[in-house]
Amino acid sequence: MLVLSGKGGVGKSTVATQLALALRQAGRKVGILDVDLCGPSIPRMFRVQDRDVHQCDSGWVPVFVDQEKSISLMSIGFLLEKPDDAVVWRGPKKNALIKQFVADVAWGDLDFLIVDTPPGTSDEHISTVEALRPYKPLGAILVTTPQEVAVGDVRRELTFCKKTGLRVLGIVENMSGFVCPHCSECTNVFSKGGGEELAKYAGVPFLGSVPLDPQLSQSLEEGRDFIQEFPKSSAFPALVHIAQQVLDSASQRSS
Ligand SMILES: Nc1ncnc2c1ncn2[C@@H]1O[C@H](COP(=O)(O)OP(=O)(O)OP(=O)(O)O)[C@@H](O)[C@H]1O
Ligand code: SF4
Repeated sequence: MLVLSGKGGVGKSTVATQLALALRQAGRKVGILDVDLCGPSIPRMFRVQDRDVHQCDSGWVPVFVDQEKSISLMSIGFLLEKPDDAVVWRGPKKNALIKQFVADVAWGDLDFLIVDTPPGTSDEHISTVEALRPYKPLGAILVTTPQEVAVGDVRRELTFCKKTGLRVLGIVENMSGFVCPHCSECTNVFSKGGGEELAKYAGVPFLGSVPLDPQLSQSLEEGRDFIQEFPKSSAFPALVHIAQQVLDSASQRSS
């Protein structure tokens, strides 16, 4: 399953990490492949940026987030000397690495592989879809913020999915309002509803609105398990609902 967005910074990696945590809580084994080669953020969000990957007979061993090995990660961030080193590569080199990431990582027996992509539709996206094709990916989740400009960029992602034959699992509207922790009043910091309108217009499912939630950003900053630790916070129900819809799509496909 791919997580895509037209614009940077709308919360793709956030949705990818929280989806992994919610699927783990539902008893699933999840891998996250970070193909954002120029700005990998997954290792940092799990606070494992200092770990190294090593080779075994069946390829690279991913980094496990927990002792139970229920969330495994692969990212270029683990291969760089310093986590903040920049990757300045041309398309063919990026494509080769993505192919290796899909085929040469000892992922083991996963229920879901979530792929966190860079923004837009670049070489990385095409290589990822090509490399995953033999594994018949479940589809793509498109993340947007409510503003018109971000929603507009998602239209290009929809076209990309159509052209590459990737099923759209649905659209997530992130940073959709701020729920006051004191009086629970929701303030629409940006506009609201753009993601839902686009989903209706495009005839794809709307997976939900995730509000701006300081406990969520703090958990990401500190590498904590938001889904386990903050079930009463404002973003929790939306994130769990998104994971449930992914589980439903997977079980519909296998039945
Ligand atoms: N719903 C939310 N509530 C609070 N903070 C959020 C929320 N969604 C994302 N953030 C914060 O916004 C920042 C950007 O999110 P994130 O890195 O997930 O975006 P991205 O689309 O993956 O960015 P990039 O294009 O750089 O890959 C992060 O610091 C994250 O903690
Ligand atoms: S939303 Fe309610 S509690 Fe929060 S700052 Fe405004 S008035 Fe105060």
